[in-house]
Amino acid sequence: MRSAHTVEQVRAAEADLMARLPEGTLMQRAATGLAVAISNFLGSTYGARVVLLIGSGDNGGDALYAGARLARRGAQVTAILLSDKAHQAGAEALHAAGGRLISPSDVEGLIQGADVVVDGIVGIGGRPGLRPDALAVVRLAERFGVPIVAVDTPSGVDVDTGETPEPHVNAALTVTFGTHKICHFIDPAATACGPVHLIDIGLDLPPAEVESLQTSDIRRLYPVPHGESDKYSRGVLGLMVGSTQYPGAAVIATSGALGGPVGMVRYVGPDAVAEAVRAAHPEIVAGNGRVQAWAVGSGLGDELDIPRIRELLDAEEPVVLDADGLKALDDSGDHVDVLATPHAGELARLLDVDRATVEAERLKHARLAAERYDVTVLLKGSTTVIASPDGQVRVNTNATPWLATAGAGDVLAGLCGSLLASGLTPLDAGSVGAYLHAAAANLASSAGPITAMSVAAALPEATRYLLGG
Ligand SMILES: NC(=O)C1=CN([C@@H]2O[C@H](COP(=O)(O)OP(=O)(O)OC[C@H]3O[C@@H](n4cnc5c(N)ncnc54)[C@H](OP(=O)(O)O)[C@@H]3O)[C@@H](O)[C@H]2O)[C@@H](O)CC1
Ligand SMILES: Nc1ncnc2c1ncn2[C@@H]1O[C@H](COP(=O)(O)OP(=O)(O)O)[C@@H](O)[C@H]1O
Ligand SMILES: [K+]
Repeated sequence: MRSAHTVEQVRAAEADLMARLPEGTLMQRAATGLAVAISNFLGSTYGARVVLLIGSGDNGGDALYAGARLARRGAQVTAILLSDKAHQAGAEALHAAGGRLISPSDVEGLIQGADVVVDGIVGIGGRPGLRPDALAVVRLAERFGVPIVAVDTPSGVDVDTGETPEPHVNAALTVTFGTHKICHFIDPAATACGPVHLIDIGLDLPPAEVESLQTSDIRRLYPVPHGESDKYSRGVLGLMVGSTQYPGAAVIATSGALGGPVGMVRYVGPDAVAEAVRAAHPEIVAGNGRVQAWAVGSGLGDELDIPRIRELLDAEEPVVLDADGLKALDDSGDHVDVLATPHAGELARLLDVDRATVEAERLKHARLAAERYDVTVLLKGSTTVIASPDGQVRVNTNATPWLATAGAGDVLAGLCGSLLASGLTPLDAGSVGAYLHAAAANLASSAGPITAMSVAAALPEATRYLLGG
């Protein structure tokens, strides 16, 4: 599991550790890791032209000490001081190592000739946005295509929410310390981080605010059948998806479900659609029967039957509620065994806000809906946020943008239903489902176009690979 902590949690853990270590130890650990990461990023340090952007706090201190290390290994290091309060000991160390310290005027040529710009403007002490001097230098780096390595966080993003209401750095690499911060996991800030490299500095941290599953978690959580399993004990999923208007949704969601761990899939819907599903997937059983979970809502269109869906929501079996089915959700019931899977537009309707607001503040709105409707919310998009009504949050950041293709959401609904029917909780089903969905998309895509059906078809192989088979 990768963990992201809040600034407050990081500060508390830092204070606790600093009280037990000689002064400056943590910054030296951070700066050493940062210097190695920049060196690896550059490929070769000797003669490399490194420009440091230095703000008023310890984030700049990290950059200055790392710069001193790079200067001692032959890099030409120049620090642009964006504040007259720059970290003094760090500035002295850089000077002693042969680096230059300058003010932010007349730096166009310097930036143009740089191999890398290091963003030590602000880290966890920063407020969103960039001040004019910083913004001007960052824009120069963008104009000349010079890659930026961000220290701890890309300056200007909102560290605790992943929101980017103001101008910010877009990094080619972010080097962070101790633990991930929320901005590393949640878009739009996550995209501004680029790949994130974590340096261990020995912090002792409390449970994380936001988590992100890794392969080892998939192995731990995936319901693998054993010798005594049969198709019923593996779980039976009922699918109430697709319509005569959108028969494809039924076929696609069924593909997603069959690519998951479930032992059997029952399809409930119009005869003509059931025929289409059976033609594509002879394994399915058409008609009602006992199930361990339902996946409901994808592609129901005009044939949406809200009272019928409400019956399912009130019944004992857990439910994945997708697309049109989300219209059946009301905020009066106890729905803790429901996994709702809206995209930003659908979540916006549930919360009566506009889509852009949800996209800009994803964590906040996923949490808000989980609380208001008492469901686990899986908010789809470039990073997928899964928020449970008890306040737990997981994020999936693995997906390729090629996954933004019609029907991909139907695959996810079927897959999550399959995981739910196999006994996972809504939070586990949503987070394992999002991870496998992304893994299958990456496998099917290899950096090229994909269809929803090709994502579903890649699920077994992606799962086999992740389970170590
Ligand atoms: N915690 C840890 O475990 C470790 C932390 N470490 C490092 O310390 C970093 C945190 O350092 P920090 O606390 O000194 O804050 P930091 O981010 O440098 O900002 C400071 C000042 O910037 C200003 N400012 C605010 N917003 C701004 C803006 N938009 N644009 C421009 N300026 C802005 C504001 O001051 P003002 O100018 O308003 O007086 C604010 O007080 C952390 O990210 C990591 O790199 C590691 O060394 C070791 C382990
Ligand atoms: N930019 C993106 N990068 C990665 N994944 C994305 C991106 N945009 C959308 N996705 C994923 O693609 C799927 C689209 O689902 P959805 O919006 O329901 O589409 P549809 O209704 O056509 O099936 C979701 O799993 C979502 O997380
Ligand atoms: K930074």
